[in-house]
Amino acid sequence: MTVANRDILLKNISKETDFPLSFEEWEQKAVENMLPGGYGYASSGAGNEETAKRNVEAFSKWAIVPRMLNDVSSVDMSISIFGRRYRSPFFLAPVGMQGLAHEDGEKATAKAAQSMEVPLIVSTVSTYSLEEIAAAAPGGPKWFQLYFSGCNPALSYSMVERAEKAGYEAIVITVDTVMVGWRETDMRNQFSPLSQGYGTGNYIHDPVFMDSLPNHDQDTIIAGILENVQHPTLTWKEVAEVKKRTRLPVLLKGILHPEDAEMALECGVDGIIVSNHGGRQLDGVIASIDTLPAIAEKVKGNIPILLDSGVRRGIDAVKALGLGATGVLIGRPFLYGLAAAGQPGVEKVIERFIQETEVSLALSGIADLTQMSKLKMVRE
Ligand SMILES: Cc1cc2nc3c(=O)[nH]c(=O)nc-3n(C[C@H](O)[C@H](O)[C@H](O)COP(=O)(O)O)c2cc1C
Ligand SMILES: CCCCCCC(=O)C(=O)O
Repeated sequence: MTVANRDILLKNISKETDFPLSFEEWEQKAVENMLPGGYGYASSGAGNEETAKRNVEAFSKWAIVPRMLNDVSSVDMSISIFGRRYRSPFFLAPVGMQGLAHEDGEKATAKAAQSMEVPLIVSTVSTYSLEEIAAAAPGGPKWFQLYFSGCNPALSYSMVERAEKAGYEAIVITVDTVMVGWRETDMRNQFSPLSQGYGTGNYIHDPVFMDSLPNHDQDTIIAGILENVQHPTLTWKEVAEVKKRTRLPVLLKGILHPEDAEMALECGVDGIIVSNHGGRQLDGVIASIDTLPAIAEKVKGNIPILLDSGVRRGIDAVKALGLGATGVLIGRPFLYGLAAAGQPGVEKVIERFIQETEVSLALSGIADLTQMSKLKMVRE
């Protein structure tokens, strides 16, 4: 859509009775379509859910001071990152075990990401193997998210190698999950995403991971996954080692402190993702959007900064871009689209984000993303 084609957009929207508009409406569809334990796992935050709530509230506390009298008849919201140009600043966040939301899981998400030309970040703990996901959408841009295994580093290095071979274009190391957060909703529901699944009785089927286990009874698989995801001894040493072993750009996901951003630069990483894991890890931490300005000040444009946690609509993305992000990731919004309607649901969620962002940029007086610094951003 171009901004000038708004009437066509509105006509189409009025015909789409089946597709929700707002995050809350998509979430309602997910409630209807997911098992209660699976929905609880996806929607909840850690602890008292302070951070999960703060993520959303913080966006509403930031206000844009827009610019006028700039020609915005055509808005170019493309970004360039690691030598590749993308049509929009949106990425699909790594979300594990998407079989919880839809039988086709990451394969459906990958197809949607490909058709919408949005990069997909595939989780280590995906329902389908990284090769199966790549094969489902061979032309779509894909990055691989790594949970670095403390007990089996060779498994992690082999995943990086496999990702490279399968056509993934960057490695994202998640650094905020040295152990899984304190998740009371799952405890209350007695729910583990690791122990239920479609058909085979488990949500994760990576063949190399499965081969690394001594046997395939349920307890061994669950213990194996947890040992490989949680890594309390993870340090900059492992990050440097991954950097050495791959020719792909390496990003760190879960950076919140400006000094960690500075250390990431010193370590030679190629990008950072400012994230508190959607409030699922350490409760009580700062909202990503609130720490972004200080991080952007340290990074000084040397490497791309992406942001996630609490992005619920296009205007949130505009605020993140206005505060120094190169791009934004969405997590739960696309997962709910997947739960609501599979591949078309994810496509529609992405389309809504792109369209609202385009309109919001135009109304802010921004014709392309190089102009973002013209905006003034104010925190209530
Ligand atoms: C169900 C679920 C599973 C997730 N799995 C992963 C994962 O495997 N790896 C990871 O780095 N982050 C994971 N995340 C965190 C997301 O990548 C992202 O940081 C978060 O969802 C962003 O917040 P939002 O949901 O408010 O958009 C997961 C999030 C959810 C909701
Ligand atoms: C209970 C295992 C959790 C695996 C990690 C997936 C994840 O990152 C999440 O937020 O959940």
